[in-house]
Amino acid sequence: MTSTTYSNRSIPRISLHDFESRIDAITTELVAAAESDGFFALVNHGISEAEIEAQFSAAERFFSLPDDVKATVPFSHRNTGWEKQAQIRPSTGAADQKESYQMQYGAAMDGMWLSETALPGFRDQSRAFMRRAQSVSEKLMVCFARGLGFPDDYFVKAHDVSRPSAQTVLRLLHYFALDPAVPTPDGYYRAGAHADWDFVTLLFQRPGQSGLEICPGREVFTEFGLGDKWTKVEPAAGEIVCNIGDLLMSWSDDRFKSTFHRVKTPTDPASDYYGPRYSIAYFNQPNTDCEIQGPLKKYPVVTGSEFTQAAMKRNYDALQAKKKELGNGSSSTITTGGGNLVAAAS
Ligand SMILES: O=C(O)CCC(=O)C(=O)O
Ligand SMILES: [Fe+2]
Repeated sequence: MTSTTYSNRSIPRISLHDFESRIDAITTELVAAAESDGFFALVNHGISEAEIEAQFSAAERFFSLPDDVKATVPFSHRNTGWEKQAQIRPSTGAADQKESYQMQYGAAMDGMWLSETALPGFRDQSRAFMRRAQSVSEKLMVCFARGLGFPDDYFVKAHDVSRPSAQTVLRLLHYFALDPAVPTPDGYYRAGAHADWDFVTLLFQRPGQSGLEICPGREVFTEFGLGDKWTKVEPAAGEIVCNIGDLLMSWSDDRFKSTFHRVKTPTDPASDYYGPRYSIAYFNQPNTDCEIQGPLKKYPVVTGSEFTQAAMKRNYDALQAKKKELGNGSSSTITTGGGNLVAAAS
């Protein structure tokens, strides 16, 4: 395996305390972070450590169920449900070694919850957590709207989770523990490098369960283009790591950066984390019928559903190109892109 080059930078920590009275200062900080690395950590955001840990406990309860039970709520084209080792990233051409379960607000969850008998309290817990993540997201949306010269409620209205056209996703993730005494096989990836294609992602991590790395330096949202210099983002108790997704990069005419990131595959017992990793991502997705165009009109107007389709196609095409490069011409039935699993035309 090739070794990794690291840079010593760190991402900004931004406090949301006294949000209403400090909104101008917070907006300045958020915009600066969005324009540079596209990643920042939120503190004093209003979600307590206990609330975050309660959702991690729910995730652990879900993932510890037998696979045949989880397989009764399988991942589908509606972008909800459970998958295991099924997300192939265009950057690697190999499936991430993890399992994940995605939830949404609307009809895409019909039939996708496990029963109360199988998992008591899980649905209520997860729905309540989604609301908490939504309220933090909406604060970011107001600031980004101000930063781009839109009305305050412009992005909030385009991500209205009370409407049936909502596509926002809460994703629970579980990366499997590896044995440090056994060399990690070539082609083993926890989460291959990718950019998310949502508006902004909120990522919750558990202290000690390291692995997230970012690679700033992307110029236009329509291109991939991986660098090779990585920055570690260590989990800290109570912090929410946020990253700009391709949607906001496009909506800001490429001013705000959607940055590549990955979960490092442990290969060095002296420095890497081999234990299980649980993480929780909240992907702010646009309503299918909203209209997307930046203030400078760099890109043509598209709807929320057109944007998603185009993102899927870009990832699908990149995956096919990667497979060709790897000499594996067969196409997979599930391919994925950005932060979200999506089913691609196969
Ligand atoms: O598990 C993580 O920390 C990263 C997950 C991620 O980047 C994604 O699902 O898009
Ligand atoms: Fe991601």
